[in-house]
Amino acid sequence: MSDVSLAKDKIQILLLEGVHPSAVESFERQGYSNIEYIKGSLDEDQLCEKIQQVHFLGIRSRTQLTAKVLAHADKLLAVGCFCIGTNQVDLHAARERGVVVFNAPFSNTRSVAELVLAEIIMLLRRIPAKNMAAHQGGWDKSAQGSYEARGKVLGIIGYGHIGTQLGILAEQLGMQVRFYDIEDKLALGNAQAVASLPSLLKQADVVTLHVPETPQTQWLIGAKEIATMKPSSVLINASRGTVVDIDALASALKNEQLSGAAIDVFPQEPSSNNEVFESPLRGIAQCLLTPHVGGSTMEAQANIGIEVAGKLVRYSDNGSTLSAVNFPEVSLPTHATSRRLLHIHENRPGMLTAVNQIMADLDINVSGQYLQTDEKVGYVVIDVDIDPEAKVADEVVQRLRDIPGTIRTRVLY
Ligand SMILES: NC(=O)c1ccc[n+]([C@@H]2O[C@H](COP(=O)([O-])OP(=O)(O)OC[C@H]3O[C@@H](n4cnc5c(N)ncnc54)[C@H](O)[C@@H]3O)[C@@H](O)[C@H]2O)c1
Ligand SMILES: O=C(O)[C@H](O)COP(=O)(O)O
Repeated sequence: MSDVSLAKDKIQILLLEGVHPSAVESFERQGYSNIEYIKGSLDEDQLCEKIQQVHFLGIRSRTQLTAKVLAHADKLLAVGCFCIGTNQVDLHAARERGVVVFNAPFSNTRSVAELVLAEIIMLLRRIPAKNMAAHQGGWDKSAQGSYEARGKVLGIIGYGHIGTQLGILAEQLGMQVRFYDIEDKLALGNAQAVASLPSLLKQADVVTLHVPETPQTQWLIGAKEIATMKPSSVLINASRGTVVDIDALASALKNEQLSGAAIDVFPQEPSSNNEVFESPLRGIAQCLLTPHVGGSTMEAQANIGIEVAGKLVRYSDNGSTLSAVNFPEVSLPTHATSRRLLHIHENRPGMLTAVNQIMADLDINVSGQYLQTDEKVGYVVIDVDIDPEAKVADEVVQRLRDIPGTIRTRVLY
């Protein structure tokens, strides 16, 4: 794998899926000018071709960064997911190639919580069905099946950044908040943890999903789980499309086993706004369908642009991997009076000794050293006392590169 120590204008950045222009502005403010901006996503073949020249890649939830794509990414140093989810990236394959992956873990969480809050009220009042009827010339003025949110039980599955915020907002409406999470979580406000998923499903008037896509959350809600929910209850999914069995949900809604649903994410989503959206949920009156826009507000997108571009710039300029999702996290001071060497390697015994032996052999004084490892990868950062104006000797870089198990070496200028 090639080693990179380039001037900023030689560093190629590719931004896909129309990430907010605030990202471009952030890169440019920091001196990065070689930026390609594409509004849509690329398919696997296009990505395999395009990624070969790219040092930093920015994507959102649609771009699938598979092991095959990453195998073509010889120059790639880091990926920024300009969203929360990172399930679209093969994180292990990236790590093994020394590619650091960042995301924006909370910039759009308030937007999702607000949308879900609105959907709770809409569903409990049966507004989707009334809205559809009115558009077709109907006039369904009736209180039948319509309820206030006040006093109802909100069951949150996944009590993380979004689930907790939603819980706080829902309590302001007078809802009783219960949650189920696989981790022990601090209950905020008057929320109460529930010990099992079936128990939460049984007692909730509104069930809302805020879990990541993992093997454990795949098809978490299917026919069996829906059957345990109250017939008057509603289901909301703004997490990932693979969490709910859509066929089972469609049939439950048609059979009035549930009172309604609001779904923002789907097992198959159109790859662009020009593609037709297909789903068994289409046409079901009491089902609110939104095109994966839970986090799509101007505020969230602008903040995500700044946040993720900032993380990529810090990694590029300074080597910091703080808040990386697939990599040992190293937080670093600036290196104004020294040169900085980055060495990414397989985590095996003797690596640090080998690195330090090179410094001793070449009589280079080390002014700072930082090391973090995980079970697979080690990341060592070495600040060396070389005049910041001088070039690091090629011999140092070559010898670091020759250490068996080295994945990548970089010099920061
Ligand atoms: N619709 C959208 O536009 C949109 C926007 C943002 C995030 N999301 C999705 O929402 C998800 C949640 O976001 P977040 O910021 O709250 O994440 P988070 O990581 O802060 O919280 C997720 C919670 O789910 C829990 N969890 C994991 N597996 C579980 C399981 N099997 N059962 C119960 N709980 C489980 C975790 O312990 C954690 O507390 C994201 O992973 C993303 O996929 C969607
Ligand atoms: O993971 C996320 O943050 C959401 O799913 C939003 O993804 P998007 O930026 O592709 O809309």
